[in-house]
Amino acid sequence: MQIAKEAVEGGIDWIEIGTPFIKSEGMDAIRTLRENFPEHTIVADMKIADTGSLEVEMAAKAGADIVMVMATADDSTIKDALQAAQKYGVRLMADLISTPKPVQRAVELDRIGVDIINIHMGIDQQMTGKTPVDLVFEIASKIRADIAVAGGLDEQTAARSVEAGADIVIVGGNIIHTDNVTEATKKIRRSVDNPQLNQAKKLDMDEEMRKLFMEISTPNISDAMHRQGAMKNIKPMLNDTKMVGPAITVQTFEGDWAKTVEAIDKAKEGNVIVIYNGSSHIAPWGGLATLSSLNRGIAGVVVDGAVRDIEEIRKIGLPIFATSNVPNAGDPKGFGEVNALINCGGQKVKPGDYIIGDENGVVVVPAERAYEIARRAKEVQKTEERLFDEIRRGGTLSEILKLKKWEKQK
Ligand SMILES: O=C([C@H](O)CO)[C@H](O)[C@H](O)COP(=O)(O)O
Repeated sequence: MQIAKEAVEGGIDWIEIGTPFIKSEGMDAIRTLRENFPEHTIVADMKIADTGSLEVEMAAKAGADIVMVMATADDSTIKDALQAAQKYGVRLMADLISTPKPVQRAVELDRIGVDIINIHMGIDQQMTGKTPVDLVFEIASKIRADIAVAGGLDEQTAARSVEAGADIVIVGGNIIHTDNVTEATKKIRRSVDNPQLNQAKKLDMDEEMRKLFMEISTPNISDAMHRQGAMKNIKPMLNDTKMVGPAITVQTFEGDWAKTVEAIDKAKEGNVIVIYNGSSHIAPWGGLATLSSLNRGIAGVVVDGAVRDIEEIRKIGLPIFATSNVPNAGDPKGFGEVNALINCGGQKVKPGDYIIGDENGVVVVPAERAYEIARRAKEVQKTEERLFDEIRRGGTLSEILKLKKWEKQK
């Protein structure tokens, strides 16, 4: 309710009641919003898959103006839902989420008489880099129904959708997961009203992922990975430190620093050198190796083992993480390997995996899931920002989370 009020102040036209909200609170979610926002169009994202007529009737009677059916539902469900929509004076919107042939299905639904086609990439799909925007232009030129678009839209993608032919722009996370909902809404509103003013350069997936990892914390990443990925007993050697980059790995043995130093020359700019050494008493890394790494543009170093020369490391300022610091140096014996699969802080690390370190510690994100995890961790961070805002306004954490209600029932 609070978020809806703030979004109305920011200039939204319609209020969509999302599927998780409807599943949690049932038709009362629609009734309550109808009562509190009598002038606003209410969209009930029922995601109807069957019993089209009954579910449209339920939502319409509770106060919805627009009811959402799955585009993948059988034609018999869609047609029945449409008849109920006409009977109860509401509009039917079909959601193309996960439709195998979205363009073809949009044309079919348009012919059946659905009022609005929603070109939608679901939240899980967005995390893998999928966006609904490219489909808008293609579908807009083929159908007469109104076109809605949804799926991770922000100022830029909302503007691009409008320019591509969208009539309705649905924005969730980039409004509701912000610490200033009114301001976030105003920004989207401005960009929908003046799409030509929002033509910022689109980052490629690698640039976007790096930017996200720089913005989020290792706790955000750990939450997004369901507590997988955090290295054990690895501590930052500097305060206020942040490290992000793909791994170059080094397997070496107690105090042998030959391969660790050779890795500096083999590393590419932006790499994080991740070392398994296995001794907490003899250091395979110190001040000279740190300066040499800084000069090569290396993003940081993680050692499952000891490091030394902490004062020099502090002066140089390169992020270094290790299990301990000691005075003893090892010797360059030459055992081990660069770019092997290693175990560091109890986590498997292969070359190219993303390594993120900050004052909380270090996490490893498998290369093949790095983009997805960066996106999911950003969502974790946004949700926390909203919670911080609600606590600042005076709520307690357990009240805001409705902790009692959501404890596991026996
Ligand atoms: O429909 C939605 C989702 O399936 C949950 O019901 C969202 O409202 C829609 O995706 C918009 O939210 P964002 O993708 O976070 O912008």
